[in-house]
Amino acid sequence: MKIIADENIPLVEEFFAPHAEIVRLPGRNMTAEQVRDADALLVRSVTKVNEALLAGSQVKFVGTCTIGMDHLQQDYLTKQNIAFTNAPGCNANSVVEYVYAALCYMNIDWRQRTVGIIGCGNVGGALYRALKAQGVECRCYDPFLTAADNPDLAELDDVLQADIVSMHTPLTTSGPHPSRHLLSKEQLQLLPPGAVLLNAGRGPVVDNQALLQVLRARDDLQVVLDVWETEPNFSTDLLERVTLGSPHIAGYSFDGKLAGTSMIYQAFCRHFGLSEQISLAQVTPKVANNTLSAELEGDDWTAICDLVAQVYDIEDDDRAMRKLARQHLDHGVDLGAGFDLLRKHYAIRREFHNYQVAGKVKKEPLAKSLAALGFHFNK
Ligand SMILES: NC(=O)c1ccc[n+]([C@@H]2O[C@H](COP(=O)([O-])OP(=O)(O)OC[C@H]3O[C@@H](n4cnc5c(N)ncnc54)[C@H](O)[C@@H]3O)[C@@H](O)[C@H]2O)c1
Ligand SMILES: O=C(O)[C@H](O)[C@H](O)COP(=O)(O)O
Repeated sequence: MKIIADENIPLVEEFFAPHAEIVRLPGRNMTAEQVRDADALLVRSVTKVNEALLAGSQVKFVGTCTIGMDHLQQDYLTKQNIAFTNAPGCNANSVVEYVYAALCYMNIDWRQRTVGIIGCGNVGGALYRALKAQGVECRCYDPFLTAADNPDLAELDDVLQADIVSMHTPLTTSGPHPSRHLLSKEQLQLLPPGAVLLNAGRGPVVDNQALLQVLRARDDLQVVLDVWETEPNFSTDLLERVTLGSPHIAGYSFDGKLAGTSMIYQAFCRHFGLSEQISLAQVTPKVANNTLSAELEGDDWTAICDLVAQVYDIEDDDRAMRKLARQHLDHGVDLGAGFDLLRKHYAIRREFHNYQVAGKVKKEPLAKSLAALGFHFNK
């Protein structure tokens, strides 16, 4: 059996080599010629898996080691009887941790604010539950859910009135509620003074031209963008006006990436009737020096954000984006290629649940927040 796999999927050899010959390729430029004689295709979000890529090939299984599936031409795959699967929820924790890191960076204590969540599935739902566990008032917009799924559902316009709005929908262009440009100029203008908007879903869900216009006209908003409408290219003007910008890495925890590979491996084994030879636990390295210390007796907020910053310093990601934008503007460096390189060489980031907080946490509100964020600690 032959597998073609994106070169940026970790541990493909460890998982799949017992079952198949593996050829690694850059995902963004995969061609029909390269995949023609493959039985299975393992991709990330940068490969458009469509008729142009697959017509005439013998591919029978497509696995994307990502949550998002907007890069798969699903109707074509179904028509051709090509099995396909994603890795639902694999990096949901990572995205939630990105949101916390961004709020800490902006000095925003989410426990004192209302939070609007747009798209309440694996990622938005995890954020919602963690915030509710800390007593935060949430409003959620998700037209595919009912009050039985989520008692805090509200209309989009009401959700946009929250102090913090976090976007977690897939990118869709058809169906009853397409999400492309869900936030256009009209909706963006509804954000109240001092609001914070985060998009770590897909770039085109927020109309980036409209956002730029709104940010040119208003200086009372803080925006965090991990995803951009024209990736791998992005508007340097927009980057200049957002508070934090990053190269689509919210889901790039090492744990999330490994979980993605492992979930696709399991689906691959099921599809081809193979028995699994290796498990996620076997290949997940322990974090060396995983004890974190913070001033636990003082202000809760400082303690939480100290711990978050020790694990994930989001400012590094923002700095790298701004450096790339400067190199582009001053020296003509290719933005798209630079964006892809930042992602390819992303540092290893582990999720909060790998860390133990030193000392005893005696204060109840702090304990609640640390538990909600996933840290281990002694009471
Ligand atoms: N930035 C990143 O690194 C990163 C990482 C992971 C996922 N993502 C993106 O986030 C998206 C969401 O991930 P997930 O795991 O929560 O997916 P999910 O499928 O579990 O949940 C998505 C939710 O969005 C809702 N939804 C769909 N269309 C909507 C609309 N028009 N308005 C409001 N809600 C809508 C769905 O009903 C569902 O509940 C993914 O599809 C992916 O594109 C980005
Ligand atoms: O959909 C997802 O899972 C995320 O957006 C994922 O982190 C994308 O990463 P990529 O496939 O582009 O490397």
